[in-house]
Amino acid sequence: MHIGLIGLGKMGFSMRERLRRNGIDVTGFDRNPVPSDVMSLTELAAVLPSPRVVWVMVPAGKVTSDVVRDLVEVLSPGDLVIDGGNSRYDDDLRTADTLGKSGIRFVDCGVSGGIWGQENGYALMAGGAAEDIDLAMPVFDALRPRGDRARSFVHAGSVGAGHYSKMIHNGIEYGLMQAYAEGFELLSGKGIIDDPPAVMKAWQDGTVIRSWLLDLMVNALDGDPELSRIAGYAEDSGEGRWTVQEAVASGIPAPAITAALYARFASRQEESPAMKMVAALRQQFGGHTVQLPGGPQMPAGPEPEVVPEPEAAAPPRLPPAAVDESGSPE
Ligand SMILES: O=C(O)[C@H](O)[C@@H](O)[C@H](O)[C@H](O)COP(=O)(O)O
Repeated sequence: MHIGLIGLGKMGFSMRERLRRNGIDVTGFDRNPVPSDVMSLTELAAVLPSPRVVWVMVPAGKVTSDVVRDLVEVLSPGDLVIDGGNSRYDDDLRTADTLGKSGIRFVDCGVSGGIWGQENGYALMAGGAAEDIDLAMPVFDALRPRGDRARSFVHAGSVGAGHYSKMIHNGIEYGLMQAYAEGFELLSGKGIIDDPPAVMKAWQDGTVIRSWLLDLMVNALDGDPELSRIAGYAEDSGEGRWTVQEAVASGIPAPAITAALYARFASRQEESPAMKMVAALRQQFGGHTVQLPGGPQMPAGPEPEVVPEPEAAAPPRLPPAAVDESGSPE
């Protein structure tokens, strides 16, 4: 099988390597001519056999929609485009519509595995029509880890289902990472633990919480046990936010994922305007001490102004309670 691959960045480049190693002929195109095999989309379309299969691996949003728009110009009815980037699932419906108007087929595919995928294989979550999934199956099989297909590939549903699955996968990723990270801080914050990284290392086999993320934590702590070379600042690429937005839209409680997302936002603030206000309000109502920015404690705020109690008003006169024959009020 011979396919086109658009986008030869960190992910696309290593996917091309894995595909070639597993018997798929790949012609790659990137805006950067250095890793490209051809110099234009027209050239790419010219070398691919019919029906053409083109895997798009570029950043979600405008870059993806620009590539799709350009592909409409060079592809033919019956060709298949696969979006393997991290697109939002509702963008897939628009992409399918744009391509469908020219008779071009579309599959969306969430890809997980990061920079380790080239060696370990990528887990794939695809959405689209069954015949389009079948056409691309040799590509999916070359990308995923060897072994039982059902453990690393799913045809999750119609167009959009692949990226919806990947979005929820990433929401879970946020929650898991946050839980491990908080556990590490708690282990490190108590003098009773001699070697917190050693505790995490000992959780790798046999425990209920063993996982690949835990293995990666142990890797990160090897040689930098206090993570002293990394700032406590974490970006997000969108899928965690989309997961939380979906939770709100569906009325499904997702407190762990939401808290993990907010922890990333907080990580980017050197000073928290909201917490400054909390401290100011404590000082206002309780005369509690506050801290100077980055400095020592300030004494309690000014004595609160004493507001005299208003004179108690006379209670309103009420009519006498009606009394029934038993003598009890009604
Ligand atoms: O499954 C994966 O391989 C990862 O999820 C991958 O897709 C990527 O590392 C995330 O997109 C990072 O997402 P954030 O930037 O939102 O943390």
